[in-house]
Amino acid sequence: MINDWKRDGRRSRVTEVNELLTTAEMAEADRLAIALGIPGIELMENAGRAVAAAALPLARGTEVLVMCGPGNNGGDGFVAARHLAAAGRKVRVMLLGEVGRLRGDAAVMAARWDGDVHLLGPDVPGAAGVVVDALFGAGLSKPVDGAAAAAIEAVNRSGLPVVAVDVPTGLDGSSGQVRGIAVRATRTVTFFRLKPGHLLMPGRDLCGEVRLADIGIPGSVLDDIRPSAFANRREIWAGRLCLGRRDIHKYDRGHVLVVGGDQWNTGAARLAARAALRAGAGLVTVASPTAALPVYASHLTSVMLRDGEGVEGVKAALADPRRNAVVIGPAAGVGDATRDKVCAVLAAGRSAVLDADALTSFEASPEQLFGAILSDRARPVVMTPHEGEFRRLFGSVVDMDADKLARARAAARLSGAVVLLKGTDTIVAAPDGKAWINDNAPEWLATAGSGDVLAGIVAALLARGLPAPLAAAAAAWLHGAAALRAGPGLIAEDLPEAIPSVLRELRN
Ligand SMILES: NC(=O)C1=CN([C@@H]2O[C@H](COP(=O)(O)OP(=O)(O)OC[C@H]3O[C@@H](n4cnc5c(N)ncnc54)[C@H](OP(=O)(O)O)[C@@H]3O)[C@@H](O)[C@H]2O)[C@@H](O)CC1
Ligand SMILES: [K+]
Repeated sequence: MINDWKRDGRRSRVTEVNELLTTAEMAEADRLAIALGIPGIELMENAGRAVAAAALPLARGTEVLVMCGPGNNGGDGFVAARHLAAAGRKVRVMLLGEVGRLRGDAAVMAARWDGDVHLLGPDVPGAAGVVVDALFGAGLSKPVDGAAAAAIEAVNRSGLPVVAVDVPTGLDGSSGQVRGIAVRATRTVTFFRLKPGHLLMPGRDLCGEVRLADIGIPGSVLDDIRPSAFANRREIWAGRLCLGRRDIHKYDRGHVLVVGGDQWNTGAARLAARAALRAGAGLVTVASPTAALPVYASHLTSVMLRDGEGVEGVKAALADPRRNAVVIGPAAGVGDATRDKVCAVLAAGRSAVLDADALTSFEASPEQLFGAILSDRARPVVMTPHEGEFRRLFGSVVDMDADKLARARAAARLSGAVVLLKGTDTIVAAPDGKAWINDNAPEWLATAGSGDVLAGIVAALLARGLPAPLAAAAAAWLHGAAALRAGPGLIAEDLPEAIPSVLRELRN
């Protein structure tokens, strides 16, 4: 859970705190701030003070163990130790390495600590009741091993509350991946802006509650850094949903066409269609194979129905130019027929959401799909794979060992589509490299049909004219928020019905 979002008084854009900085970008922010005349020692003092403030309430009447590393993360630890001691807490500082080897600001802060400094060894956590983890932060350069790894293992085993400085040691702030072993923190205090690793899994789980502290770095440094990753927050796209406008006709809100499956597989398209209506599409039509028409007809009310037999039927359904966004893939069937229909949809120039079987059908020929998408870059396309579908479509062209953010970005760049890679940490990646990380999905959202609903929401927002990356980001968030509303025990049918109350809250 993210809280304590602090606004930087010097800039007023609400989206600014959504920016996520890689560890390299954060080092650059540090460098630029110092170049602007803000002493590094002041930044470190502010950082360490914020850490102490986060640890204080956890350390009532117990000793605090501060584990310091050899770099500036350790420097923050020495500052925190000083403030905790000044607040009357018993503090034990353990250092990985020798004090004499510390350099720069960390050496200055170590000198300002007037207590003992013990060598980090096997007696961790000793008598401590709470631990401050200041071993490694943004400077993690290799897998954690040796004395640091042993200390982390002992702390994790102890079950003691841990306050991590910047990131839990062992967590790569840029990728969210563990290098060797990582601290499991109760609370993580980070500075200026979050990093992708605070939101990506498993990093998010290791951080516990994340607090963001303003340490005096001016927001203007971001003009030079130009971050390309963002936390998916409502401020980014809520203004584009036009929830307060009165002058809107149903045709202004777009017309979604859902390409439906056969008579034995109608549920997925019905879920997508219903979600598209609930998410604000003006009209929604399901185009179905002829034999399935009676099945759909017996289940649909406000959603319209028309014949969409074979590729010709889909083409005919696309002849009406008001049908401006298409969902294809949910329960469509894997094979030539679906491939042909996808190509017809893309050739028609409509906004398209490609999901499930529309993706898997191109497993053996991903370049055919990418070529069709790239032939018209002006036409918005969103792909919504889960990990399995992603692997099938992109496994031969994207480095599957890379972290999730990097994989989604590579897929978007290669395919020309916005890629919404589903999961607890859903990523929305645009072909230009920008990416949004979503973090509001509860675990009960992983249920049959949930992806069909998401595809319908994306299509509704495309139909309403949102740019594809924002449509995908907003849809991921609405989907998670609807699941939170519906609560545990959720089935996919509940999701569309929960959307109105989410929209009502956004409108207010
Ligand atoms: N940026 C900002 O605005 C501000 C940043 N601040 C703080 O600075 C932190 C970044 O500091 P940092 O760059 O000194 O890196 P840090 O994480 O201390 O580690 C570097 C040291 O650890 C070593 N080392 C690394 N991995 C290792 C391993 N697996 N096993 C063994 N050794 C390993 C590494 O060795 P080397 O790679 O050089 O061989 C080097 O000696 C940041 O997280 C935040 O807390 C704040 O003070 C306020 C302003
Ligand atoms: K740390």
